[in-house]
Amino acid sequence: MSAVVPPPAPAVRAQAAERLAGLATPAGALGRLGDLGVWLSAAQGVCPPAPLDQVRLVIFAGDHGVARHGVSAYPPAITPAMVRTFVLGKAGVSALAAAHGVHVRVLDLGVDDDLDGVPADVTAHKVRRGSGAIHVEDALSADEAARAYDAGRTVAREEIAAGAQLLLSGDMGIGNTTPAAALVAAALGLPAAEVTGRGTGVDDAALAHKQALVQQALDRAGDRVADPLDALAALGSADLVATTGYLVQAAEGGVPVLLDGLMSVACALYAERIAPGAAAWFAAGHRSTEPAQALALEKLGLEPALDLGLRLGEGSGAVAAVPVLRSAVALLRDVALLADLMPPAPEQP
Ligand SMILES: Cc1cc2ncn([C@H]3O[C@H](COP(=O)(O)O)[C@@H](O)[C@H]3O)c2cc1C
Ligand SMILES: O=C(O)c1cccnc1
Repeated sequence: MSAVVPPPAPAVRAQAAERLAGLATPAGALGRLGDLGVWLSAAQGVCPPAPLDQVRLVIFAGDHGVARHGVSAYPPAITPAMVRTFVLGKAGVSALAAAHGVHVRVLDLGVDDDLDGVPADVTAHKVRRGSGAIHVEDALSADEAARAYDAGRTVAREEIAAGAQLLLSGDMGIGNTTPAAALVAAALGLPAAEVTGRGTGVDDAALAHKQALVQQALDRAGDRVADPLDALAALGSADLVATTGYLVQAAEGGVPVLLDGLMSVACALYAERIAPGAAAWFAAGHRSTEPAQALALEKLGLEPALDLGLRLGEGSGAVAAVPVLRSAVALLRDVALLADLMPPAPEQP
C-alpha cells in the first residue's frame, strides 16, 4: 500500500470554481466542460489552466493465457501484429492521436512473441511471454508482478520528465477483457455474470463460456483478492499490473490522467486501492460498451466525457476525449468575466 495521495490543489480549485462562476455565461451553462476545466486547473495548480500541448499516451501490450480458451473473437497472433501496427502509426488510435496531437508510445510487457525487428525500447520492459491463464493459474509470480508494477512507475516518470501535462493509458492484448472483468469483479465483490462483456464481439455461447471462466478465476483466487497486488498477480497480467503502476505514479507525480476503456478503468480502480486518493487525479475519457467499465467508473465516481459506443481499447476513447478537455481549458481561459462587461452600478444619492 502506498501513502495517501494528496488531492489536486484545493486553493486553485476554489479559484477556478470562482472564475467559472464569474464567466460571461449563465450559471451552470457549461455543464461538465466547466467541471473538467476546474479539475484541470487544480491538477495543474494554476488558474486559468494552461493549454494542453503535451498530451502523452502509453499503450501497454501483453498476451493472456486465457485467450487460448475461447474467450475472444480473435486469435492471440493479433497482439504482436497490432504492436507492429502501433510502431508504424497505422492503428485506430494512431489516426486519432495524429488528428489531436497526442504522443504515442507502445510498450511490450508480456506479448507472446519476441517481436524481432521492433525498436528495442518497445520490449525493454518485457516481463514474460504471455501471462498465465487465470482460470487455472496465477497470471504472474509475485516477483513478476513487482517488476511489471515498477516498469509502469518508471515509464510514468519518464513521460512526466518528457513534459507530459496529461497522461493517457491504452491497452493491447487479445483476451484482455477477461482478466480486466475478473479484476473489477474482485474489487467490487460482484459475480462474473454482472461484469463479463463481449469484448471484441463474442457470440452468446462464447459469452457464457467467458463468464464461466471469469467465475472460475474468481473462485480460484478466493480470499487473496483482498490485497490489491495479490489480486493483480492472480487475476491480471504483466500489462495490467504495469498500467496500474503507471496510474499510481502519475497521481503521485501530480499529473492528471485521462482514462480509456475497460482495461484503463479496471487498473484505475486498483490504483485507487493501492494509493487512496489517486482517483482524484483521473478523469474518464469515455464510456465503453463493457459492463465492468461502467461499474468501475461508478465506483470511482467518474462521469465519462464521451459515450460513443466505442469498444476498441488502445487508448482510443481517451484520445477522442482530448478535444473535450481542450475545450474546457479554452472556456476557462478565454471567456470574459460578466463583471467586466457590465457598466459600473450608478452611485447611490
Ligand atoms: C484487430 C484488433 C485491434 C484491436 N485493438 C484493440 N483491441 C482490443 O480488443 C482486445 C480485447 O478484446 P477481447 O478480450 O475480446 O480479445 C484487446 O486487444 C483490446 O486492446 C483490438 C482487437 C483486434 C482484433
Ligand atoms: O472497453 C474497452 O476499451 C474495450 C472493449 C472491447 C475490446 N477492447 C477494449
